[in-house]
Amino acid sequence: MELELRSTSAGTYFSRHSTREPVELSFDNLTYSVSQGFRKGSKTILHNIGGRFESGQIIAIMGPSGAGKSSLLDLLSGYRISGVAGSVYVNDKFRDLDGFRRLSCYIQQDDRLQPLLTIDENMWAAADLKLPSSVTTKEKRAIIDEILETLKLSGSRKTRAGQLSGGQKKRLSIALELVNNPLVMFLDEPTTGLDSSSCMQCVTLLKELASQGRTIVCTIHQPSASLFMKFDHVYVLAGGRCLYQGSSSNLVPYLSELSLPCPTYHNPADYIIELACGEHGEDKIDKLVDGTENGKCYKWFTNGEVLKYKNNAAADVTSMPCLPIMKKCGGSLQVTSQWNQVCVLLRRGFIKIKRDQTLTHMRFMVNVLTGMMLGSLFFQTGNKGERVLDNFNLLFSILIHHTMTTKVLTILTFPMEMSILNKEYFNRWYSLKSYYIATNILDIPVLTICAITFSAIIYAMSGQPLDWTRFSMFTGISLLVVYISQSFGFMVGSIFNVVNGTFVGPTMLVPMMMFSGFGVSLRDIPDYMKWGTNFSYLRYSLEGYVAAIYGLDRPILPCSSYYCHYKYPKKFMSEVAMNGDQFWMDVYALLFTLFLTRLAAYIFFRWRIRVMR
Ligand SMILES: Nc1ncnc2c1ncn2[C@@H]1O[C@H](COP(=O)(O)OP(=O)(O)OP(=O)(O)O)[C@@H](O)[C@H]1O
Repeated sequence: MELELRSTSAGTYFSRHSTREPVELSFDNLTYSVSQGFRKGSKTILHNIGGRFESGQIIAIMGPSGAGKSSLLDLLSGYRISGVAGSVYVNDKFRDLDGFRRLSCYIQQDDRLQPLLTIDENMWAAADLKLPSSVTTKEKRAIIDEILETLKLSGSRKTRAGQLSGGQKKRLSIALELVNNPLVMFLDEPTTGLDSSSCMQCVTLLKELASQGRTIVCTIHQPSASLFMKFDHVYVLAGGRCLYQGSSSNLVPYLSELSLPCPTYHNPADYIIELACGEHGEDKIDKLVDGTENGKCYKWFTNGEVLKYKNNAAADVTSMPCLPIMKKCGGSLQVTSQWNQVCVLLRRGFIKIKRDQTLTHMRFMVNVLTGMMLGSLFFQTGNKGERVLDNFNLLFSILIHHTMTTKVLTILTFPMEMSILNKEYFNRWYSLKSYYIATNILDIPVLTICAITFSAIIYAMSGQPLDWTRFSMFTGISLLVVYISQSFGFMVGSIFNVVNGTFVGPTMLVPMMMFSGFGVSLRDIPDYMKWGTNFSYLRYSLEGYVAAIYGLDRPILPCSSYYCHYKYPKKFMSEVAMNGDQFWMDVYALLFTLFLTRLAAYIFFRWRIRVMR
């Protein structure tokens, strides 16, 4: 571990400093374009900008709304990689993205925290995922204590993240990323939503972190004069072009040199934003862009003369050897093993399930109540020869219940996790594979308990044959249906947002129902459409249910009417073209569907994460 823990008579204080080489970030001819849609061409957001961010400094990227601040941060952090042209250098060498990601972190504007976990639990999850296994529990505790102390969060350690104030959430977001001591920190609007005192506290803290050798780059809208002067370096953007880059104290002389003097008693930060908005004329923007050579001029840096020399030297970067930190390290981007990542994610997930009692209880109660309602409606239909068709309807209703409750819930909850996942994955907490494995495992206990409870209630109330073998077959099929429905939920949730997903999910069910053998029997489906039955998991599930209830040579059913058309179970099965002997074939088909859908969901999930970048 490249960190040092020190203690003084004044107590423990934030003193983790790195022995690694500080990072200077520079970029040249950076252009960023996005596609506007099919046949609509592309839009250029950043236009050939250059710049240089020194280590040990806190740097503000400023500009009016829509100037391209967040886009520039996305590019420099490596979060966005498509549509990008130009070069980014780290210590004057071409940036190797994987190497750079190992040194940096990106804290997005919205606080993507686990709301049900306390500060302490959030910090422990981060420490267990981001620190190598060689760091002992005692060392991790010391690191967490030190960070929380420094960020003034120690007093709220047991408070859940969802109940923290805006400022505390912001500090917790920073604290989580400080765990592995990054050399470069990117923060998108860390002061948005904070009052002026919290803004000042936040920027002072970042300045302190920068003074320890880190490079801290953040976007900011329109700082007050005092806040503005806290920044060591300022980079002003307008319409994707650079209007100024240099020290905050040099902004006023720069404006004077361009004959655009900042009025007396005017906040220079406000004045440059007014100029950037074109309030003093559009021609002034071009003048400012020329004045700073669109970010290629280093004259207004505190150490401008030194940099002039460096800038010339950097022209021949390609011939230089890579620095050790920039070499491709290969292997995993995460520092802990996949096993550890899955264990930590499972631990965190189980705490969330335990805390989210409303949802867990609601899921259980929905199964109990629906089971009792359906059971009352179809009371003792299972052992009556005259109500075989009603019983068949009941079996189909059970399938729809399992499918809808599981699929819709997954479609609603899975996309909500995506933004947190995106942040944590980008900051190398865990791999996508670990996350997917943990997510798959996490819901199994609740799903299984709910499905078994529902099956027991409905089976007993609807008077199905009291035979353990049949009940096990019935419950087995129910479990496979809920697991498959969850996979479909993952697939839809990976691709679509909540609104589109809640439309697409149930709509996808229609063809499955069409080919299930319910309504139109498997025999009566036209030949040219029979292929569809091979793809409907509802068909295999319904066949499995019919086999469990009417297969295994079930004897003639009691008949209390004058005539019971289906009192012979075999006759009923032949009528609906379902054969009781093929139960295991149905189980294999469902297992195969489960495997395929889980795999497809994983592929879609990876694709979605890539596309988001
Ligand atoms: N994927 C995209 N498709 C189309 N336009 C985009 C896309 N991403 C960004 N833009 C546009 O690029 C411009 C710059 O966006 P960006 O978010 O970088 O601005 P910003 O300076 O951070 O703004 P704000 O301060 O309001 O957050 C905006 O006009 C935005 O609409």
